[in-house]
Amino acid sequence: MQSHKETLLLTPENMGQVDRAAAASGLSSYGLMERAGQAVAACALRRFPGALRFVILCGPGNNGGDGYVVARALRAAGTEIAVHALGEPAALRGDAATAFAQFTGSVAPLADYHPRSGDVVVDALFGAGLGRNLAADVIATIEAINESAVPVLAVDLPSGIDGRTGAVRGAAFQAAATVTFMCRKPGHLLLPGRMMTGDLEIFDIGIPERILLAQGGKIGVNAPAAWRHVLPVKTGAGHKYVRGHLAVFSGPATATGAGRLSAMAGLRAGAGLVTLLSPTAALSANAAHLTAVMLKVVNGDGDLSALLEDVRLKTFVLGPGFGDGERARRYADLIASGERRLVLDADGITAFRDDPQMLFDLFAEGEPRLVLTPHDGEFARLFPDLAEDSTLSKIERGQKAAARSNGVVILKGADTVIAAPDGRALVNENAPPWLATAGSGDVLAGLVGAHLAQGMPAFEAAASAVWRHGEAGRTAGEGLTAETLIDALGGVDHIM
Ligand SMILES: NC(=O)C1=CN([C@@H]2O[C@H](COP(=O)(O)OP(=O)(O)OC[C@H]3O[C@@H](n4cnc5c(N)ncnc54)[C@H](OP(=O)(O)O)[C@@H]3O)[C@@H](O)[C@H]2O)[C@@H](O)CC1
Ligand SMILES: Nc1ncnc2c1ncn2[C@@H]1O[C@H](COP(=O)(O)OP(=O)(O)O)[C@@H](O)[C@H]1O
Ligand SMILES: [K+]
Repeated sequence: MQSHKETLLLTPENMGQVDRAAAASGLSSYGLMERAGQAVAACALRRFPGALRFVILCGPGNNGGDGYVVARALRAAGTEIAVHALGEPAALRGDAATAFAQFTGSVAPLADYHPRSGDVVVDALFGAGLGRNLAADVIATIEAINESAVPVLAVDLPSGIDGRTGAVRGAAFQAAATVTFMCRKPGHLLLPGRMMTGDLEIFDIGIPERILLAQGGKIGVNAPAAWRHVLPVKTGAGHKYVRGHLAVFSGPATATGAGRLSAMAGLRAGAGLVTLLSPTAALSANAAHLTAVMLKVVNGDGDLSALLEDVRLKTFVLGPGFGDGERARRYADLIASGERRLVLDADGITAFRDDPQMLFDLFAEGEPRLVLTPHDGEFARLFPDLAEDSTLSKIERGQKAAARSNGVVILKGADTVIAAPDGRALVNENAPPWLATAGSGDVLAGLVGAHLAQGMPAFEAAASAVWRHGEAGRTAGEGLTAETLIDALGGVDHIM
């Protein structure tokens, strides 16, 4: 995965390692805190020129230390300030103690702060070090401020958001804006953290990129830089078989729409040929709606086995509208033993709910050839233990599921995570809320299939499909349908 600090995500644990590596390389850790605090103060002045008073809430660790630097800088800028601390400032240690000593102003207890009109709160209670749920008195303060009209500028993360998971630890500030340092953290992208962060500013406090990359690199933001290098090259000499042949299974006569959406999306997304594999009973319904997508009758294992003799047919989408779990399991088995690649979606995923291991065994060997596209409900059918484990972040759930299945997992939602068996994971951020509409998931399955059919490795095929799906959703605009989403696919290619 190609990473740089714009798309890198560092967990609080990684950030701690970065801290230590920066100190070991001779960087002054107090210097980093000073620059962090100065950046937040500058942001406060720029964003809230009309503030009557800045109220800096300082916690017991280095996030609080940043807060004392902010307070000193805002006072030096001539603004009115008030500082309220959680715990005894005398108990501060290390750089935070230094920042407090340099501040030299008066500090009141956190509980004494009552929001008043004209205030802007600078939240420096907790950042990367929040390790457990907040106490009741802190929760009460946060809730009172959230309920007031006082805007909050958060330092690093809105206090209460777990930087590793994005979870709310009891309560969290609803920030108008957040200033973080060097690169983003999972909690800024994963829900609900993303909703609490407000506008995010990333400030470079001077930690060399090589140190950041050395501690991170496996997880990032889903952006073209992560997969652009393996996008299929479009050449004038391209033959349609060079662009791959994608096969999509149709559902029964009563449920043909979903498979057709996948097939049409696959063609629009650049597969050279797309064939819809339809039972005889659904043939006329499918034929009535298709032109460029080809149709072939597949009524059972015999038909599929015969089809698999065509070595050019390497990629399949199974699941949208499929219905029949027993048949889905047999088809997946035939595709797996034929060394083909499979996008397993919707009913195809549900087909393995009673024996997920059967699916994982089919694709256990070699490079990942399986792409799973579950939403949360489908995920829980294949990975019930991971779904229930509330200590895991969505990224970690995806990573563990990918490792267990030797497949690429697209765990869908507003914060879709794409994960590979080797631990790489990307968090998607470009999906507009109106993408959650009937048939949108079918379109995504077809997109992934098209990218696989064109020869992209499974992880990059999946990640680029999710990104393209999001961009097309934005292009199609509010009120999109699965059909307008497909039409919009072509319009986003030039920016990939
Ligand atoms: N990384 C970098 O390069 C740079 C990082 N910088 C800044 O450092 C911040 C990270 O600092 P940090 O590690 O000291 O953590 P922080 O968020 O202040 O909290 C730790 C304190 O909170 C306490 N505590 C935890 N949970 C609690 C709870 N529920 N309720 C009550 N207490 C709780 C915990 O206590 P303990 O668990 O030890 O008992 C400890 O005292 C980071 O976010 C950024 O702002 C910048 O200066 C620039 C350079
Ligand atoms: N709140 C949201 N914001 C943005 N995208 C979303 C949201 N909720 C769902 N999505 C996306 O919409 C698609 C819905 O897929 P799925 O749940 O399979 O729906 P369907 O069954 O209608 O095809 C997925 O790509 C998912 O990531
Ligand atoms: K904070």
